[in-house]
Amino acid sequence: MNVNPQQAVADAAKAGAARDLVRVTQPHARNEGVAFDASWFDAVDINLSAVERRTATLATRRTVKKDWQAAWLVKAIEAIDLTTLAGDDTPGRVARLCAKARNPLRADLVAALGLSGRRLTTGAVCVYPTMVKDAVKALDGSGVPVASVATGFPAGLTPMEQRLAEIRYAVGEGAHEIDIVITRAHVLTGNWSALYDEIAAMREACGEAHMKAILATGDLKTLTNVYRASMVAMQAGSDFIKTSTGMEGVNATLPVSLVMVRAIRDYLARTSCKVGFKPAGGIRTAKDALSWLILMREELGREWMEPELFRFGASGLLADIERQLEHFVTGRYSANDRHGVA
Ligand SMILES: O=C[C@H](O)COP(=O)(O)O
Repeated sequence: MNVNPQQAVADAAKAGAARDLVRVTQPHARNEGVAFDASWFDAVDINLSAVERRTATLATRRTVKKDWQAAWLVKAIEAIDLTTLAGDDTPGRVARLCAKARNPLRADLVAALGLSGRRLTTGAVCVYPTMVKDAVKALDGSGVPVASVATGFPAGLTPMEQRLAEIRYAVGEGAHEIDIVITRAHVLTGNWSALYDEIAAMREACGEAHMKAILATGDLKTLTNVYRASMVAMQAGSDFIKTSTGMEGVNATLPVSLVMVRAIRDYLARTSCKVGFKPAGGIRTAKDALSWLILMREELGREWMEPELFRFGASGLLADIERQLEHFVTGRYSANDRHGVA
């Protein structure tokens, strides 16, 4: 059977796929945190093989068919924190990244997907603190927030006063979101109250800027540690919990993500507070993006597919999504270098 891809998109929209393009998130309160309480996680012991079994079947339990895939990939674009965190970042590179964040898909693809006139941007741009001002300027009027890493990213091994000062600097430069890193040693030595105090102090330094806590899960040794660190980060007031810096030996994985979203679910049950999730590091393909979106939909529900509660931290994902959408529209793949910056 010959399928006209553009017609398929239009048909899918009529058939209801467009529902997946409609934002459903209601504005929700920030996570104010709660008092430290180790009893929320002390008894938790994560069964690695059960987690691996669950994540191995994720993509087979729910398949996202062609027309819907396009809609879901558009959702994925809206969730990307388009990132550059390199030692050779320049204002020019940041400006190019911001231009891509404003218009993440080529105009012909936007038109073919029936999305002309609809606001389509990435979730945010994520940069180092000294690049925040350039990003804020380049994104002026776009509504795309600027996220800054801080607190001695990626290792977090600088004195606490400097880490807090770095947050205040980035906020002062105009950052709307701050991605902090935790002291892994607090987790590895089981010093949960020290971890809580550190994150709570960072949350205070963020002021109105939303805070994402990077747990650097690849450094934390066990999934039980990942669960416990997630719960402490939420108790201390993190608005998002995030897997990785992108610099650890192992970055975002589905098993780690499952444990973190279950912690978010447990925190929600105890506090009625919705905390966001950001897998980051090594997420490069449209297929990966779909797997994570399925995880969010299955474990936390539709609202956690929106940028208010879900982001991908990724420097290279957008290029593959654009390529797959081009294939969807034209039936052909383009060379990767046609999708430059992202
Ligand atoms: O927070 C974002 C990560 O650093 C991005 O990692 P990536 O370059 O592997 O996509």
